[in-house]
Amino acid sequence: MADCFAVSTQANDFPVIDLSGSIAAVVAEIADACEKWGAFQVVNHGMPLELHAKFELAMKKFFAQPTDEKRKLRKDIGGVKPYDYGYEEFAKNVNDWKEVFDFPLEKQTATSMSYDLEDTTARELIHSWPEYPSDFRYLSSILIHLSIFFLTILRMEACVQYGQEMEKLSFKLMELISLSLGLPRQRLNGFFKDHTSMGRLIHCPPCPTPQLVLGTHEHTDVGALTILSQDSAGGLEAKRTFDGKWIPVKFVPDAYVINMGDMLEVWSNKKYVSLVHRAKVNSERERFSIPFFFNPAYYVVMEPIEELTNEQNPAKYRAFNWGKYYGSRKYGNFKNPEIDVLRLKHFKV
Ligand SMILES: O=C(O)CCC(=O)C(=O)O
Ligand SMILES: [Fe+2]
Repeated sequence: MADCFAVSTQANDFPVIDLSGSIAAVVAEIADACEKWGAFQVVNHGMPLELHAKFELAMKKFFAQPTDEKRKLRKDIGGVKPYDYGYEEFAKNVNDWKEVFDFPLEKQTATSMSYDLEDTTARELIHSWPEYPSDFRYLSSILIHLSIFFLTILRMEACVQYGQEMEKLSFKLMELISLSLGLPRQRLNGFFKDHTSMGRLIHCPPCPTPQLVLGTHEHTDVGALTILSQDSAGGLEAKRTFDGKWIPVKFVPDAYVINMGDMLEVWSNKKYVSLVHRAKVNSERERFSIPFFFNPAYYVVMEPIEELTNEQNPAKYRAFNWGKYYGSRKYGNFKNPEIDVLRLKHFKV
């Protein structure tokens, strides 16, 4: 907890990368940012800004409802309904000053939910959508496609459509990261065939004692990479690898913060290290944040990419299964404090 009071340095060189630049320049900037920070912000990323704005509005309407309404969608951590509305986070024995709504991607149906390494079964996960606001599920913008012979009206689910765009951006980033590691562009794509990604909506109400709590406690993200949108209230902080100082990640309009998760640390054999980060709250205004976690398929065996290891640089992690790693997070929680949540340190060579 003492860390909550650490004063962040004002010097701020957290990288902002313009994805519309030449591939060679972007790849070089990503390599530099990943090695120094394990993170960067992106602008001109191709995500439709109008869709993002509508999605944000639907999120705000959802959180503005009375708590009793939101509680109807209560998640069941450690059960088969791990998504939806809640306060607590997986695998953290501390409370954050926030409420969240988690949603999977539409096509995701099953994942390995057990922390038991012997149990190889996958489970079907249950998830519910709120009835209000109606455009939370269905975007109010109706795309009308008119051809000579027919008229098609498409109503896309807001979270689903947002998820689809996030998926596209995730693959684009994963390819750039692959190139930045000196690998073929699509070298990492196969790990995401049936990916277990999810989106999270975060609301931190104004806090009377912001010096005593955090919106999100210090952690690294478990998956491959995270695409996060924070609002102008800011609050996100990154721990700079080389000196351990907390640096505020400045709000940049229309930008996303990209950070490496534990799985990229493994694949890159620690050339890139997953970003330690946290988020502060403030007494005057509420803050919103939307992370999207791009995760491998539950059956993926995680280990350093062969081409990135050699005699001088042997594998720093031994092989483990992503589904189990992820499952242990979902089960190791307030309800099951005795469960030893799997962490990267358990697989260090
Ligand atoms: O509150 C935030 O903006 C950070 C959220 C985050 O890091 C997470 O949910 O993994
Ligand atoms: Fe995070």
